[in-house]
Amino acid sequence: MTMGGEEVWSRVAEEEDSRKVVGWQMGGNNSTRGLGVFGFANSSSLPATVASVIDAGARRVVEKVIGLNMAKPSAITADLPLVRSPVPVVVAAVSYLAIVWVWSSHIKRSGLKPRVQDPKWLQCLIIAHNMFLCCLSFYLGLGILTEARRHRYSIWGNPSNDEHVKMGFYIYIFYVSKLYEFMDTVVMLLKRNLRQITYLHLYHHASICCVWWIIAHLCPTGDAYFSAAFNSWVHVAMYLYYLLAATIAKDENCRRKYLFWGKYLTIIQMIQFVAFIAQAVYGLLQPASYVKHLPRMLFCYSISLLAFFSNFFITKYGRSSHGRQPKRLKAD
Ligand SMILES: CC(C)(COP(=O)(O)OP(=O)(O)OC[C@H]1O[C@@H](n2cnc3c(N)ncnc32)[C@H](O)[C@@H]1OP(=O)(O)O)[C@@H](O)C(=O)NCCC(=O)NCCSC(=O)CC(=O)O
Repeated sequence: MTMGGEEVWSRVAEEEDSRKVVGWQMGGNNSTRGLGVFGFANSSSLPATVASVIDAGARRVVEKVIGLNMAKPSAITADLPLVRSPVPVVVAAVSYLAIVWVWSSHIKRSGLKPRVQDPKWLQCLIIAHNMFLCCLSFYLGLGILTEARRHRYSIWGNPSNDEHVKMGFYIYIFYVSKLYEFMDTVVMLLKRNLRQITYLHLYHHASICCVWWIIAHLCPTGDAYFSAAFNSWVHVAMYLYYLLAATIAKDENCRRKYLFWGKYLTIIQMIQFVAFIAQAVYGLLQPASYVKHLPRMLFCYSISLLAFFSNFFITKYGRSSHGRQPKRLKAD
């Protein structure tokens, strides 16, 4: 590879110029902006080349497949870490899938069974993780609704507005929390609970951070408030459930007594996706209300999650299932 990092950036920038895309110029000193997060910008030409290919590819997908205009990033989040470029989030999602695949294959190959009793350090880690996410979700749910009220948002149909800085900040934290939620899978792997690592789980975790990168990058205010607030409140309940599950005894009686409401939690999660679908339909019928073409993506994405969750619900709680778990990775 003979081409230097800066030349590659310049070439991508020229390509972008030719397409009249000026949102993120990668030439000269700006090349460190997206990659500085990893600390390898300008250090070698290969990572820079790979990163430029990922950057250009991800932007092209967002523009051509979803139809969004990447030339207009939000001024609120433009300079915040992990937002300027899609490279960090794409690398994080792909690395996440690769690590989970290698780790779960190792568990399977070694014949390791789920832990009967978690060691103290793991119990503490799980409790701290769930308490942190429960509190963070509460903070975000409350903060987002307070901001929505302050700016007199309607339920749907609020255009993105770069003057709503605090709302943009909350949505940014919400996006970063989606990357932190990879820890859920780490918990499952440490517990060797391969039954929990389903296609639903992997699809959800690897994709949701990319979806929220798009929103944090382009339009972290306006209608984004609705799904962020709804999901935050659902996550308050979900991490309370997991916190309880991690602290009570493992026997069936105890589970039936304290975790019976897991079924209703899954129903609330499905209602959440139905609400997102309804919001997307509203956005499609009122194209000027939020960001053009974004409702189309939200519609397809929410349908896919609703389908996964319906399958999860039927498999786990269906009459004849007797507590069966949804389909897992082949590795286990
Ligand atoms: C009831 C649910 C919330 C959870 O379903 P599960 O099948 O995972 O529930 P379960 O009863 O087996 O969970 C109990 C086990 O989880 C362990 N556990 C504790 N904390 C955890 C954590 N943070 N992440 C993962 N597992 C955890 C407990 O120690 C216990 O282990 P042990 O059994 O060994 O004692 C469900 O509605 C759901 O979300 N199902 C999808 C599964 C999933 O991947 N969810 C998270 C991402 S989806 C999402 O987040 C959607 C959304 O945005 O709304």
